[in-house]
Amino acid sequence: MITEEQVLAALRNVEDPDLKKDLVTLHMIKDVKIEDKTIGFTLELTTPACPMKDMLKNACTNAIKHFVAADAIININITSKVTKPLDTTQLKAIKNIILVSSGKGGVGKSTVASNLAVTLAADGAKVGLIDADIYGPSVPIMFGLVGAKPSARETEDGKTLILPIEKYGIKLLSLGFFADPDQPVPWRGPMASNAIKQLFNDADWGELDYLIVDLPPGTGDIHITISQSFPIAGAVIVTTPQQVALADTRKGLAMFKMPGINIPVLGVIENMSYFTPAELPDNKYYIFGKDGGKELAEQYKVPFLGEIPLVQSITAAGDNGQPVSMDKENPLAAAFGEIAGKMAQQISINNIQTANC
Ligand SMILES: Nc1ncnc2c1ncn2[C@@H]1O[C@H](COP(=O)(O)OP(=O)(O)OP(=O)(O)O)[C@@H](O)[C@H]1O
Repeated sequence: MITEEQVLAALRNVEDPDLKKDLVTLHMIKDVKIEDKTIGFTLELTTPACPMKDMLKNACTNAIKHFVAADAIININITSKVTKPLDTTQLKAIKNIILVSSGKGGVGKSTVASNLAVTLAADGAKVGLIDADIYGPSVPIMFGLVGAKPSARETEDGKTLILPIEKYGIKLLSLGFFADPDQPVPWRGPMASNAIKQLFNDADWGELDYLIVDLPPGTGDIHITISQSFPIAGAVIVTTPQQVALADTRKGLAMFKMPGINIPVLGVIENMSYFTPAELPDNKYYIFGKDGGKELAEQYKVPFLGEIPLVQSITAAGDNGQPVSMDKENPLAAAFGEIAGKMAQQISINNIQTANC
């Protein structure tokens, strides 16, 4: 007769390679049910985007077969409960705020932010996206929402809350929803900072696992306002491989590490890394240089999250209001899937490490 204790003892041999503890100690094993030789339990991961799902599932199966019964029938149900940083006095229902930044304009920051949001939502996470790009909010275009205006609702205590617009399962707010699309002057100074704070504080986000923030390019007031006003899980930095972009990316990285800001850098994403012509799908042409983003990440001892090729379908999809990863057949969906997984994994590692301090 197999007992729950035997199953848990076997699973104590399975370690989460990132969190460096066994699954039982990490409280990731739930609802163990045993009926004769059939063993069922739930494996609760720290993110639905976990890249190690299959690996952990296999390791659990092997451990039970090895330590408990070689002929056991094992049914593992995988769920997730997204972790959050400890400091969440404000915005309690938002678990992780992720900043997407770039040292330079035009490197594909908004494209990356939108596709990460779509990918995490497709994995089953509750996702919000704030477009805080004061110079040219592009989320309305990328989600087919040009001219859209969010509505508002009154709370019981008389406060007015903005209702984010929901598209493709993501809750969205953009500075672009509050300005004339042809407005020639970008949002300025304190007005911009106040407007951004309102997008966080005065909106009805409900519960979110991840709130992705598309920052303006460079380093400026908005970065400081957001970093100092809200608990941030981490920042990702988007760069292209050219030396000019990498030089600005260094400044962006250095800003997040400054003592007054001190935000964990979740990693570097290199966009437009290489070009692959449609007629030669196996050829990669590194037209702007190779491995610049990877080397930069190594130099600053932050993770390298991945490369995204230069592909025309990205622009076409973005301009048509459907981020490219919505099309699961497009190879870019896999590229963004891998990057989103690594990013979510990094957040889980940071959150668990702080919880253990
Ligand atoms: N990998 C890619 N392949 C092809 N085109 C791309 C790629 N990434 C982004 N683009 C295109 O480059 C343009 C700029 O991208 P995007 O708006 O995402 O950049 P950004 O860094 O957010 O710019 P900004 O500084 O204006 O905020 C868009 O037309 C987008 O479709």
